Amino acid sequence: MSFVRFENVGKIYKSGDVEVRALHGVTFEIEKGEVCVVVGQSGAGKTTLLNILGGMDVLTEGNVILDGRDISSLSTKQMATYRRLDIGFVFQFYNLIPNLTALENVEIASQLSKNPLNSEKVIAAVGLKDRMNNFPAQLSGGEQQRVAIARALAKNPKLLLCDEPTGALDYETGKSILKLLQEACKKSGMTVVIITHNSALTAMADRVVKIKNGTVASVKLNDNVVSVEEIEW
Ligand SMILES: Nc1ncnc2c1ncn2[C@@H]1O[C@H](COP(=O)(O)OP(=O)(O)OP(=O)(O)O)[C@@H](O)[C@H]1O
Repeated sequence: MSFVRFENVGKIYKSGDVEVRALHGVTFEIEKGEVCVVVGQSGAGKTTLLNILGGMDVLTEGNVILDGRDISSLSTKQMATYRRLDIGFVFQFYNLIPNLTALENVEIASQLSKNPLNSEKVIAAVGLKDRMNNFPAQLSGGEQQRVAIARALAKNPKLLLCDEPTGALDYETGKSILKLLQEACKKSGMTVVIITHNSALTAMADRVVKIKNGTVASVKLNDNVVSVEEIEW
């Protein structure tokens, strides 16, 4: 069975009398150790999909299975544990704690985990050995995103979820962040899901899920995965 499975997933947001159907009939799979890029235009439903997979939102129809466990049937409390132990998040805006150093930001996350990696080693692995005692405000955007990635990786999660991870970065810095994610995936066997509106990024993915109007337009396996340096957009 696949590591991640979406089975006929639907999501309707209700506010008052207004209903928005953000996802419907979404079915796809991701194998362990893959980089999966979920691509689609603004409003297509990418963030909704990622939030459901990360246990930050609940679906209204269907099932989501991660590593043999049906996460769509978890209680609120089980969902909190799932977010804490199983998922690493990387967002567009790094969401670091401003009054903690880079290292402390990583340590605080690893303390939540049952089986964390060594924080200093992970910080070194993202290229910030010499900056680990700096506060976020003393780091560039790209460096802050590296800290955010280190924070997510140090938890040693089952799944790393990234929502437009380069959205706030310039071209070259964005590329170096994607390279880091691709390498982290290949070295550690971590399964990584990246959502983006930038279809050029599909070239770095093992699997590409295209979302259109809340539904899956296509799922493609990439038999010619390109390293990030070779991609241009
Ligand atoms: N909390 C919410 N309440 C009501 N509607 C919502 C909510 N969140 C998202 N939507 C709607 O669901 C649809 C899908 O939104 P979603 O944010 O998942 O798209 P997206 O592909 O991530 O877009 P973007 O790239 O602009 O972030 C949109 O029509 C959006 O307006």
